Amino acid sequence: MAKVGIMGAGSWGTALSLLLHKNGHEVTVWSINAEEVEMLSREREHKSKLPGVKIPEDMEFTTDLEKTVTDKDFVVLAVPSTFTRSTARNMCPFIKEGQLLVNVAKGIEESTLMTLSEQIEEEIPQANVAVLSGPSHAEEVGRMIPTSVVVGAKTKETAEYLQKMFMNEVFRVYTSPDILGIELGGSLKNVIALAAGMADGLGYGDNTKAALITRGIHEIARLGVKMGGALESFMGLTGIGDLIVTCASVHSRNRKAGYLMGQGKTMQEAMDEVKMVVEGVYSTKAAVALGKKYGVDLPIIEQVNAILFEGKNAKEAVYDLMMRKGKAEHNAKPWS
Ligand SMILES: NC(=O)C1=CN([C@@H]2O[C@H](COP(=O)(O)OP(=O)(O)OC[C@H]3O[C@@H](n4cnc5c(N)ncnc54)[C@H](OP(=O)(O)O)[C@@H]3O)[C@@H](O)[C@H]2O)C=CC1
Ligand SMILES: O=C(CO)COP(=O)(O)O
Repeated sequence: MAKVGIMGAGSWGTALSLLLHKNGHEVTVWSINAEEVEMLSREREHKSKLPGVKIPEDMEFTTDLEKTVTDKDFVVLAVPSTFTRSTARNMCPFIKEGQLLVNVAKGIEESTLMTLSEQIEEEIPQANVAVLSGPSHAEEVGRMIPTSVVVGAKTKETAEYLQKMFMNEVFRVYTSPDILGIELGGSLKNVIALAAGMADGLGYGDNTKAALITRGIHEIARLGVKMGGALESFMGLTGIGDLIVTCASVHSRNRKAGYLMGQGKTMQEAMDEVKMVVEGVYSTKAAVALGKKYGVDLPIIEQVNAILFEGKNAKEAVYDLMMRKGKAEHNAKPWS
């Protein structure tokens, strides 16, 4: 049995707490929101985010950050990406040398273009930072629906330790040394999922969605490999796997926000209606900047950026994508 601290009592933090509790670990969950802590402690259900899923009585919820991270075998960071840096900064004084932290949020910092693990390492240099990612909607993990993810860590030993901690008959965990590839796949797929949602909102069909997913993973992999990620990560659970689930699932916040924008809502109206974090909105500008920095063409991501931040009409963006100059699908095989 391990002692685990979970930072964040949103959908994902709560679902992972339930999973780790099911595995026999002692779980303490922190939220910045005292009302949320009080509600979860009293009602033993996250009615707005994981309705119908019972929370065990011995799972502790608290606003006490020090208590949540002190003397823990590992600490899970499950706050939205825009709060990862500030949360890590607040945690730093209580984190001992070599403390294992597992980031499960998905995003890239707009101002620095840093991944979340890089930000955590900058704020808590003494920590040993790992990541967990893959196609894993909280609504399904909370209901113990079979799910597969990947843990990325600096050493095989750490990755296999975390694999053992999280894995059970409904949660299969693979290991990988490719932390960068895992994090890029997880954050960039949210931008493509916004586009897939917009296509749905415009009333387009399965053909459009399949094209966005397929050409979307090309974009993600082109950039990710140039940055140093492994192609296999983009072709695996943390790349194409997560992209498929986010573009297709009724649970996806990014797809839903995109859908609402495709139907004519503004970005802010869509985010307000979704109510939970829409990470793709924050990662889009960073993705465009990374494309420029690494000299990689990102046509779908650039169109999403134009819709979100330049007032471009979604239908016009699809037209512009369709009418780009004709090209070869790939250059893997030369003409004979
Ligand atoms: N939901 C999912 O299925 C999955 C989510 N993820 C990732 O996990 C991360 C968290 O997502 P999710 O749990 O869905 O998000 P939610 O929107 O469900 O929850 C976000 C939580 O963060 C809290 N919060 C608000 N402000 C701050 C702050 N300043 N500091 C710390 N916490 C704050 C919110 O509190 P309040 O209620 O007061 O606003 C809320 O509890 C995201 O990066 C997401 O991409 C990854 C895989 C699956
Ligand atoms: O990353 C996720 C599933 O793996 C969650 O995606 P959304 O944030 O779009 O719901």
